[in-house]
Amino acid sequence: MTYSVKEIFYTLQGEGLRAGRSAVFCRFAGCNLWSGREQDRSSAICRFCDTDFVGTDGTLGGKFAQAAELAERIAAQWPQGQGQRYVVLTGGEPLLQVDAALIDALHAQGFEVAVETNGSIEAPAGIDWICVSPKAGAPLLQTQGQELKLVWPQPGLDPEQLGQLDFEHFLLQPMDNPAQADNTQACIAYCQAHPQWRLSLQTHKILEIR
Ligand SMILES: C[S@@+](CC[C@H](N)C(=O)[O-])C[C@H]1O[C@@H](n2cnc3c(N)ncnc32)[C@H](O)[C@@H]1O
Ligand SMILES: Nc1nc2[nH]cc(C(=O)O)c2c(=O)[nH]1
Ligand code: SF4
Ligand SMILES: [Mg+2]
Repeated sequence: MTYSVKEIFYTLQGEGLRAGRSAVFCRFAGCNLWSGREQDRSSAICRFCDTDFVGTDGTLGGKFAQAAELAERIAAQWPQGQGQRYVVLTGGEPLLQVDAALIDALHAQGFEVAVETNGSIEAPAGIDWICVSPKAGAPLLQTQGQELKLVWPQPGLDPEQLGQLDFEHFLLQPMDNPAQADNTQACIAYCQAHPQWRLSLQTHKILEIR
């Protein structure tokens, strides 16, 4: 398996239950719900994406022929001599590429492995923290995990129904678009009326870090 990686960077997890935790992000190129080209956005299944995942031209991006080679590049970003190694595999849609060989190689480097996925592809075994962010109009096949993080409001997706699924934590994340201020107020109101749900802010954007 050759892995196509847009970028690798060390930062703080900005979103979700583990916001604030140091992590290496590995962003895979490509997605099954949008080509990533602006001219295709209005006809894509997922139309609100905030991310450039096209190509392999970002920081430390490239093609990696072997899982061990990619895991070594990720491990090289961790501060020397420090534990609590944590990697977040994202994209694009990481589950188009993440396989057992890569998960094993990252575990061998001492990492806890998290994934950010749209849930339309079932996750391989062995991932330590699965964050599913469902997308209206796409199938939801990964219905179990640690966190379900719903970008909201999203016409066609109902938190009442998603709240029945087998996740440990349920979060609403305001959609970042021109209506973000209203979206945030709607998320706050929903969480307060339904305490099963908590608010997830994209804190890296507020902090102006990656
Ligand atoms: C760029 S996606 C990559 C991972 C995967 N494809 C997914 O959608 O979960 C990373 C996270 O950003 C969220 N996201 C993307 N665009 C967003 C936006 N405009 N506002 C808020 N969250 C957004 C996604 O829902 C997902 O939780
Ligand atoms: N700091 C930071 N946190 C994040 N959490 C999820 C991200 C993503 O794009 O998947 C992301 C990201 O791009 N940066
Ligand atoms: S599924 Fe994820 S990566 Fe793909 S277009 Fe939507 S938000 Fe972006
Ligand atoms: Mg992001």
